[in-house]
Amino acid sequence: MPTIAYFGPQGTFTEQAARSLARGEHLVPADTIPAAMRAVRAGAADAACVPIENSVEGPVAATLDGLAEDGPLVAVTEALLAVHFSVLTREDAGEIRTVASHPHALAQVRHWLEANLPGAEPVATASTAAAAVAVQQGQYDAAVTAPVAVEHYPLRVLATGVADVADARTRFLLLRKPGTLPEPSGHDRTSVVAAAAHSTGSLAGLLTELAVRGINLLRLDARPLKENFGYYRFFIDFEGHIAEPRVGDAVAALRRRCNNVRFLGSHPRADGAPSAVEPGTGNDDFTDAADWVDAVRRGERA
Ligand SMILES: O=C(O)C(=O)Cc1ccccc1
Repeated sequence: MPTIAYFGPQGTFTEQAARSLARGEHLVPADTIPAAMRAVRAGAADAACVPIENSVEGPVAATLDGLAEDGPLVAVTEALLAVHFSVLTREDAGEIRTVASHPHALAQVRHWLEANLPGAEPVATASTAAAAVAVQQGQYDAAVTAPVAVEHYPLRVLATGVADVADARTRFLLLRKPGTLPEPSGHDRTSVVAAAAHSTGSLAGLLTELAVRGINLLRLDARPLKENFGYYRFFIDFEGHIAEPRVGDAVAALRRRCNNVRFLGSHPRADGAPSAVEPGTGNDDFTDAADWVDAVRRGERA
């Protein structure tokens, strides 16, 4: 049976996202984001479900680095989850001195912790569900978790619906080895990563290739190249699907400017927002113009 490796253990937000994206596949937890990606690269899983960004803390660095390094993986679909947290303790909990969770979760409940558990020390764990396991084992006093975690770990619910930002959301990707791309839907996201040259205007040059084709930018993140201090790779998401003439033309231009561009996927956006198209930059405009140039070359038109 096909499998999806998700960033676990059981009871993470990512498991919830994987359930919403699964089409009958078997879900298998992986302890870390790199481990979920490794499972796909090694052929032990058919797909990996991982978080990519959230509306409060921004990008998930482990996912970005994992997409740029090692064998290529492409996103084939995405899920957007509203994120609010539960705070769990042991039944016999006394004073709460430590509160454990994934760093992105701690960052999203900072004000709540200051107001409700002042003096409790925040401790980072690999995931929200790993924090629940650690509380169960007596390592920490409280865990900030996904609401479903209490169904997996026998802990007491101290609070639910905890969130400093009411409408916080996290976006998750389903990654596969390169293969057949999803069909264009009219509301797609295309993602690439490129290490722009360390020279004046090189990033502006990449972005200009999108701008002159009327392609709307959705996200721009930088991550350090690690082995080269002061050098970065840029993750660029924009509207549209690589199968569209306007987007294919833009991706080819990025490749011309930067031969280390890696394609990270074209897939429907979870929010369903249609691509904006400026006058003169529609797919018909691109194909009509290319047809006209062909006819001119054949000497049939001028
Ligand atoms: O640790 C989890 O449950 C995850 O899936 C990562 C995460 C952490 C905080 C908010 C959303 C996702």
